[in-house]
Amino acid sequence: MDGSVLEASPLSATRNRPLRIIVNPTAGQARGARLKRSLDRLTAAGTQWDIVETQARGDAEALARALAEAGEVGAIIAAGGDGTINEAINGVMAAQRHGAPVPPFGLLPLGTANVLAGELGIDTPETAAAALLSGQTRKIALGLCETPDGARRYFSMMAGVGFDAHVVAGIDPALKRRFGKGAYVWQTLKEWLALKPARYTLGDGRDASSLILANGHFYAGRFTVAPEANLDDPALIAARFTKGGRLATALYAAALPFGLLPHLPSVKRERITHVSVNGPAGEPVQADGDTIATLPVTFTLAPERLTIFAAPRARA
Ligand SMILES: Nc1ncnc2c1ncn2[C@@H]1O[C@H](COP(=O)(O)OP(=O)(O)OP(=O)(O)O)[C@@H](O)[C@H]1O
Repeated sequence: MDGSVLEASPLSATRNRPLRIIVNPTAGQARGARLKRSLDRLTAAGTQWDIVETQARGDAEALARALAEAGEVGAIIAAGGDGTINEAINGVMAAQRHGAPVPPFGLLPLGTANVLAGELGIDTPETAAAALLSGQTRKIALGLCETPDGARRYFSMMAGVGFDAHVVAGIDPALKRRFGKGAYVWQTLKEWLALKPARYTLGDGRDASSLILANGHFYAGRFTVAPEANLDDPALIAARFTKGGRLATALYAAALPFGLLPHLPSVKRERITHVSVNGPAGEPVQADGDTIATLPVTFTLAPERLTIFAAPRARA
């Protein structure tokens, strides 16, 4: 297990090969200005880059996979929110799984929550560009969500079943673009008012009113559900919410901003590498802030790691 490794610079490999930046032109707010701030840094450092824009959902994955398989670029960079970054990671990992010697992956955060960027310490345009220029990479663990029909989605930060998956499934993209994080607050309130308590069964027979699988420790911005979760750790932290209903859900929502959620007695956390989850058919599953599947699913620690540009100060 290579722990928290920061590796020697692969950026030398990019000197003659450009960074290919996959941009979601609809992500987040103030995306143009944020992207320009990063690109200006790269240009000033003499780094070659070029941009390809997504046209629709799913494009980032297809583009990242094609780039990784073609092997002509020095690095694949996703510029967008966590959804676009998740798609690009899935594209890169699909290529890696099929044997392609994929270049390192990087990100420029342009989204609403930018949870992975926060976890990597690169949530400003300048720190994100500095991470690319530093050339240091880290091999991070990933979670994997699989369905009985063989579909598989990797996730870098978190996945969820239950209340948070409903919030993600219900959110209006136009509202998110206009009001940013406020759209999540609004959707949480709507889901809470419409709450129909459900129970989800885990493979070992235990159940939960909601379940969150954390790979990194940040959740929904800079909140925390599993403080011990760590991208270097070859495990996921499963947070099982044992109580349901409006009262318990209100308590969970109120505890989150104060950092108290992980410490509530009805929130049970454990380190796992595998868990299957069943529940009412058609129930949504979210990963990295987008709906990726419906129940039943199995979550595992992915056998592969992702090589990703990391902040120099992550050498802790
Ligand atoms: N050109 C596009 N047009 C419409 N949707 C797109 C496009 N490119 C990507 N998407 C989709 O938009 C969704 C949201 O994008 P993204 O995650 O990048 O930004 P965000 O939602 O503002 O940020 P965050 O996920 O951090 O909250 C993703 O599911 C992605 O697949």
